[in-house]
Amino acid sequence: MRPFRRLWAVLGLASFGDWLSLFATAGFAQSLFDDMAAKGFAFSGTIILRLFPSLVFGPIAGVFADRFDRRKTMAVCDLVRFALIASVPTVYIATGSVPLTVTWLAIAQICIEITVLVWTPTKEAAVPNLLPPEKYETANQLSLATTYGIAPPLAFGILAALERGSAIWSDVGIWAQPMVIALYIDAAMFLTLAITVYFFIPEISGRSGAPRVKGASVWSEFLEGWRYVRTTERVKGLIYGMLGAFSGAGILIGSGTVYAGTLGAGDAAFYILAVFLFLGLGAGIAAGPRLIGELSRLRWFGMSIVLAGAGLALDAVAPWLWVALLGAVIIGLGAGMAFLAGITLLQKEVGDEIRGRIFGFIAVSARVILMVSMTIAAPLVGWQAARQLDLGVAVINISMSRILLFAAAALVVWLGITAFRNMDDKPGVPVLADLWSSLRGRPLSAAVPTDSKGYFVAFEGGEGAGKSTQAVKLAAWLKLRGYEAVLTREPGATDIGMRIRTLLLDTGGDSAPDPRAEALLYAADRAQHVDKIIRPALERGAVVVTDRYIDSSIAYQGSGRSLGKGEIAWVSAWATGGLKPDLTVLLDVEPEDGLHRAKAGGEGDRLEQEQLEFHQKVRQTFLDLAEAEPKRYLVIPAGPTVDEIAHTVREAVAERLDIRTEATRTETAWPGLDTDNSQWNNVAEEAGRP
Ligand SMILES: Nc1ncnc2c1ncn2[C@@H]1O[C@H](COP(=O)(O)OP(=O)(O)OP(=O)(O)O)[C@@H](O)[C@H]1O
Ligand SMILES: Cc1cn([C@H]2C[C@H](O)[C@@H](COP(=O)(O)O)O2)c(=O)[nH]c1=O
Repeated sequence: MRPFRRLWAVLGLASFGDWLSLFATAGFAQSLFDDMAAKGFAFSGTIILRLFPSLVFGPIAGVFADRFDRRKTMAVCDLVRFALIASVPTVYIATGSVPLTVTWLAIAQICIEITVLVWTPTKEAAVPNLLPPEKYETANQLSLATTYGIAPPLAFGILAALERGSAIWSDVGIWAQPMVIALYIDAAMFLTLAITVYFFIPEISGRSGAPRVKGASVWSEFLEGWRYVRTTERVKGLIYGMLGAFSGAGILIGSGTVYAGTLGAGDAAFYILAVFLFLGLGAGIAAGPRLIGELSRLRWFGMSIVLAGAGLALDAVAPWLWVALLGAVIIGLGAGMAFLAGITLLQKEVGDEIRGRIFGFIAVSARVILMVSMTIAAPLVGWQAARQLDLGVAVINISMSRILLFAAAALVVWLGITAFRNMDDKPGVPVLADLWSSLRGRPLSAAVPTDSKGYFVAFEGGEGAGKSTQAVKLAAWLKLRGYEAVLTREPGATDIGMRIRTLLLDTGGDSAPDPRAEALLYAADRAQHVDKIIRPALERGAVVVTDRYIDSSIAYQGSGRSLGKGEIAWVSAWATGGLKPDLTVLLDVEPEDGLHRAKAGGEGDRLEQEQLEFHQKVRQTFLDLAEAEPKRYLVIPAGPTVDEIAHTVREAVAERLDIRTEATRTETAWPGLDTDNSQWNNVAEEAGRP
């Protein structure tokens, strides 16, 4: 951790130095001219010059990070920056020539940017080697906060202080001009960085990936980086997502000033929007991970991009400034979280030997996409006169800038969804339920992959509803139709389950389990049941018929015992690895009638002895579960006879089996039908056994 702390200090100083050098050189260039227009041109020209090297040199800059010793590469880059930054004011002081100084400044700017292009991916590639993977996210939070939250205000603060202070020492000489001093301070800082990196963080030299192939050309290494991006699905998804977010940002910046005008909130609107955007960005980076807790980072990445797109869409239609500000915060939140998640995932996914090229590729593509989308958006915004849409409550000015924002929103949402689909590590787990559970501290677990060729039917209902009777009948009928039918039940289908059943349902003694213990015992029985009986049977292609499953826990423990339906559903989903029945047959009976049937004059087990009110809550919960998912449930009221109900169940199962499953027809022996022979014979006759 100590090397990382040093690297983090280096990173903080370097980003401070970068901001300072960018604005000090621009300010210095400006100070060389008296004419206002020339001043403006000098300032923006100096900044624009910085963008060109990305296009030419950017694509291969990352190769350096993978090719050479990273510590030496960083130290050399820092030394070069020291020399270049110090040379700019020195040339002016030594020659006093404005044309010469401007020419040298332009050359120096390009060279400085080249060193930044090499330094940045080198640093990004080095960080994962100094930390355990579980610390990457926090480290990225720290470095992003330093780069965008602490370094810029500090740099601007120093520049402002020097400008103000120069009034006191203005007559001392050229060397005491504020921007000259700023450039010398900046140069000194890069010298310090070079020394620190070279002598005090030797760990940066360490490598963890496969050794580099000696003799490979820069070009072939560059192409290898490209191939890696194209052929590695997750990395491709990450990069597309991040670049999509940058294109949205470019369109937002390019159309920002004109868009701000459509809000009718004065000239300051653009700057206020920018402030809110950055506030959202900071909040997303600082608080995002804590907010989403254990949510899958792969899912979080795609969701964050979609959130940023939603913010853009909101801005596109915002009729008032406050709505637009809300949109800006949402864009910032989404972009900040996507950026953090994206970088952290890339550090984990990409091997050390190629990491520099990948980060170099992202840095360059981001710049290019930002520039291209800004350049396209800027002239387009003024293309057509604005029209007005009167909504009654508000009038929206539909300008080209809003249309562009909407197009950007659509693009970003699409890329977010595509990235989500390509990278989802919890297929089958509902997205919103997973997000909601994660916000509450309990992400849903990914379903355990089951190669199910079979079909899974569960019978549910209150006491005495007729579940056991119907389960036996269905299993026997299926068997006679040639299916391998596995008849099973909860609790107590396995050896461990039988022991748990005794603990749960025995009425003797005063050792009844506490409600939470009871819930966990049912979950434990179910985990064993699924693992030992249900899942293997489904994988063989059998039809599994179970007498009770998850819904019983939700109804009895979640509702009857008031432990919370959501909590119990979550525990059960975890215990079963997310395995749900294909069909749940709910036999609905009035609790009084069912209990009467079940007890058959006896005392009944521990749960059957509960109050009527308990059983009424249980019944209602079963009905609610069925209502929420009508396609997966068949609800049969208690009225009809045993045979009539059996007929309805068979019809439903037959229809679904033919259409939806590959359940195999076999002539194997009856597997574990634990019922008496008379019942079996009756069913066999009914089923038309030859
Ligand atoms: N449709 C029906 N009409 C009348 N009696 C029925 C009907 N279905 C089942 N029974 C009878 O009700 C009693 C309980 O049936 P069964 O054991 O199948 O119910 P269950 O839902 O499995 O009960 P438990 O929840 O106690 O396990 C049995 O005596 C059975 O014969
Ligand atoms: C699976 C399951 C069951 N129960 C209760 C419901 C019944 O009272 C008994 C099981 O008895 P049965 O005669 O075998 O139906 O256990 C429960 O409370 N929670 C559950 O998850």
